[in-house]
Parts: sequence; C-alpha cells; structure tokens
Amino acid sequence: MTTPAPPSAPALTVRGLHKKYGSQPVLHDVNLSVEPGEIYALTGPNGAGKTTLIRTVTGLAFPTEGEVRLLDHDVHEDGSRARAYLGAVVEAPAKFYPQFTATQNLQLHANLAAMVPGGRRVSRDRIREVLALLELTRMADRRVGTFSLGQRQRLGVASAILANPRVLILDEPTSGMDALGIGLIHRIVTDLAAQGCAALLSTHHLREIATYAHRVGILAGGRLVDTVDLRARQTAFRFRVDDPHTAARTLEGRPFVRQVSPRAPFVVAHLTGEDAVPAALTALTTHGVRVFEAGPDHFDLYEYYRERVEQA
Ligand SMILES: Nc1ncnc2c1ncn2[C@@H]1O[C@H](COP(=O)(O)OP(=O)(O)OP(=O)(O)O)[C@@H](O)[C@H]1O
Repeated sequence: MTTPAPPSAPALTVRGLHKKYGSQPVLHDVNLSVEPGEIYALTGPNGAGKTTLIRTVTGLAFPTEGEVRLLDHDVHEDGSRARAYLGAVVEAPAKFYPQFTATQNLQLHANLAAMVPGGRRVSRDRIREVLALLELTRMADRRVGTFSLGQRQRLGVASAILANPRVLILDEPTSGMDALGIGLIHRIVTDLAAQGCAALLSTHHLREIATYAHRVGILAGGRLVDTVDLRARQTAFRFRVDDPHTAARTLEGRPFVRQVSPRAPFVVAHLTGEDAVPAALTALTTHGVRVFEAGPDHFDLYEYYRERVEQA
C-alpha cells in the first residue's frame, strides 16, 4: 500500500502580522501562506497596505508584531539566509545603476546574490538566458539610463529570477508594460510556478490576474478581508435550461456535483471537473429538463472584488 504524500510545507508564511507607522496602524493581523508552485495575487484599494505588506514580507520593513517565514527561515531574524531563496521586485521599477548596461547591472546583482549565506553563483550564460527570456537581448549592452519604464520593469523581473528563486515576490510587476510585456510576465511566472516556485504578486489588474493566479487575497484597510481560490471557481458550469429549479433538484446530491443553484435562465453547478459535464447533461435530459446551452460559468473577480471592498 502506498502512503499519500504529505502536504508540502508552505514556501512563504505570514503569521499574525501587525504593522504601525508611529501610532497609525497600517496592517492588522494579516495571516497568509503560499505553497510551492502556487501563484498568490494580493490586491486592494490604494493605501490598503499592499506595498507595506510586501516590504515587510521581503524583510525591508519590520513588523510591529507577528512573523514571516521563507521556507524554514524567519525573514526578520535570519534575514540573509531567508533571502537566499528569494527573488523580488519591491516598489517597481527596480533600482539599477543608470550608467551601467543591463548585463553589468545583472552581473552586479549576481555578485551580491552569491555573497549571502546559501547564495548560489550565477553564470554569464544564465544572465544571457534571463535577458533573452525577458526579450531584452538587444538591450543587453545599452545603459539602463536609456531604458523606458517598461524595459526597466522587464529588467527588474530578470534580476528577480536570475538566481532561480524558490519564492518570487513582485510588487505591481506589469504596471507600465505593454500588452506583449504583460503576456510575457504571465508566462514567466506561470512557468516558474510549474517548476515549484511560490509567487506572491501585488496588482490592481484583476481581470488580468484572474487568468493565471491560483489565489487572490483582498486587502482593505490593512486587513486581509477575503481570499478567493480561483481554482475552485474554475469548476463551475452553467446550463441554460427551460426549468432551472427542477434542474437544480435533479443535479443536487449527485457524486459529481459539489454545489448547485438555480440562477434563471441557468442552473449553475460546481462539478468535480470538466469531465463531469456529459454526466450532468445526461442527468438533466433523462429527467425531462431541456438544455439549450452549456459552458463554463466564468467567475468575475472584478465584480466580486467590488462588492467585497464596498462591504469591508
Ligand atoms: N513610511 C511610511 N510612513 C508613514 N505612513 C506610511 C508609510 N508608508 C506607507 N504609509 C501609509 O500606510 C498606508 C498603506 O500604504 P501602502 O503604500 O502600503 O498601500 P498600497 O496598498 O500599496 O497602496 P497603492 O495601491 O496606492 O500602492 C497608507 O495610508 C500610507 O499613507
């Protein structure tokens, strides 16, 4: 008999985090964790505390109370070891030496990364590789002072992924980027996550992030007011039927149905997966329900966020 694999330990854990500036509370009892391979997006209105949270999580700011762990290391007590696993852009665009070229800046970054305890050496090939990944090869030998905002944003992400981090933290990674640059960042973050890297991103671009984040944390007034698991939402399907109430009763309690509710002219069902759609259709038609249309019930993160923030 095989024993099930133990659940993986979180790559990033934030526990009971409070932060005050003077007497002004900015973060209140924030708790979150990001698993290896998971993309966690942090969003919230202006002034909600996202940058403060990211600065605290990366060790640039200290909490008033609470702790942050990167893998097994406390960021504030064992900072240099914790940061050996971390790639980050905080307060984008990242700061570079404007008189040096992109390659020289990345080389400097690589030298610093290799100096921390547990830090790894980064080869020249790896520098070329990340420049190519960010589509900056033709800018490699140009001074960063001549870069556009979007190009500096790309270089910031290149420096963050240079040493193959196990935790990637990006504050507003796509602001100032063109549509192709945004797509590129999505692909890079998704590929890194597929290799087991945990990613925490802050963003205002909800419809964009909804296409590739696994979970979204909503921060309002310094509190994490909700966490939305987008993976669970992707298993919702809607069927346009002649009688939504009968359809809901027909599907209720079936092994492949997690939750079902009428929403005229549809019945909306959370199924165990896409492969349960034919079984749902069969159940409906054999009970005399006429089905006119079936498809995924796309979750509107923007609408959800708007309601959640208005209530908070
Ligand atoms: N160094 C500081 N000293 C005092 N107050 C600060 C400091 N940094 C941030 N704040 C305050 O903390 C609150 C949260 O700011 P923060 O920059 O973390 O918000 P944010 O969610 O990142 O906002 P935005 O979406 O506008 O970037 C704000 O009220 C801000 O005025």
